[in-house]
Amino acid sequence: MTVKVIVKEDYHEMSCAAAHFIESKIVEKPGAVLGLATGGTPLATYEELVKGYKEGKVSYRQACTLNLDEYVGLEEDHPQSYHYFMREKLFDHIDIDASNTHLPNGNAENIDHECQRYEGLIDEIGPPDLQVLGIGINGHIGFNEPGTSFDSTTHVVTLTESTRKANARFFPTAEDVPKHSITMGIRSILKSKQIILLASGEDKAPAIQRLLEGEIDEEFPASALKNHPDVTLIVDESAYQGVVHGRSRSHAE
Ligand SMILES: O=P(O)(O)OC[C@H]1O[C@](O)(CO)[C@@H](O)[C@@H]1O
Repeated sequence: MTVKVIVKEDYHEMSCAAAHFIESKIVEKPGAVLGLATGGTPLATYEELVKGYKEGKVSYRQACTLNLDEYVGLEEDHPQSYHYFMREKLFDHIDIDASNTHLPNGNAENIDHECQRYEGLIDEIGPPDLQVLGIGINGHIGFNEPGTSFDSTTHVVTLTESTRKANARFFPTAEDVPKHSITMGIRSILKSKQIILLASGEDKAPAIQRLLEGEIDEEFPASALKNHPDVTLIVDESAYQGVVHGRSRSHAE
């Protein structure tokens, strides 16, 4: 299946395009289920959503959200937890009902049961009408590291050193980055009806090139997206710079 690609000039334009995509989904279906991601990439997208909400463009009163992942062992109120991130960056600033926002509980007593509960929730209230994804420099989506089975559902992962290093910027010291997280699996992610993957900056260029030009391979988790019927990459010029063949196609906007 062909992955659609929208190339924007810079991070700001990419974020506006992503926010527009999400807002259009909510306008089309006010009770939509949104699959949401954390990390640095969607930050300005969430800012744009908050702005759009404050301008009265959309209401999230009927919407539901399902986040991709959460660190194991951090309290919900820990400033680096994804629960906290989502409240601080988005949920506290729009009219979504807090009880309609869902993330895995990284502090559950029985983590395996929590994984099963969360996968059940995806099936019960989902699957997402629209899933937002970022991509790691090694091609991870959610916290699905290279080598993760494409058949995986919500599970616990041991984070690779490269991912812990990449995420150390959000923690006081690199040592503070948790070693495990709960993440939707690849199969869980592919249940979504529509997916947008955002990428910005030259660090992501090799991953975007490999995604568009490489093989489908469990060693590169994002390549599983090629098995999905409705995926759109929204990238900026610097993340797209490595793509050679795409230049002659008409998929850049
Ligand atoms: O957007 P960033 O911060 O580059 O992160 C990319 C990806 O890595 C993660 O933060 C996990 O390490 C994902 O949540 C995210 O999609």
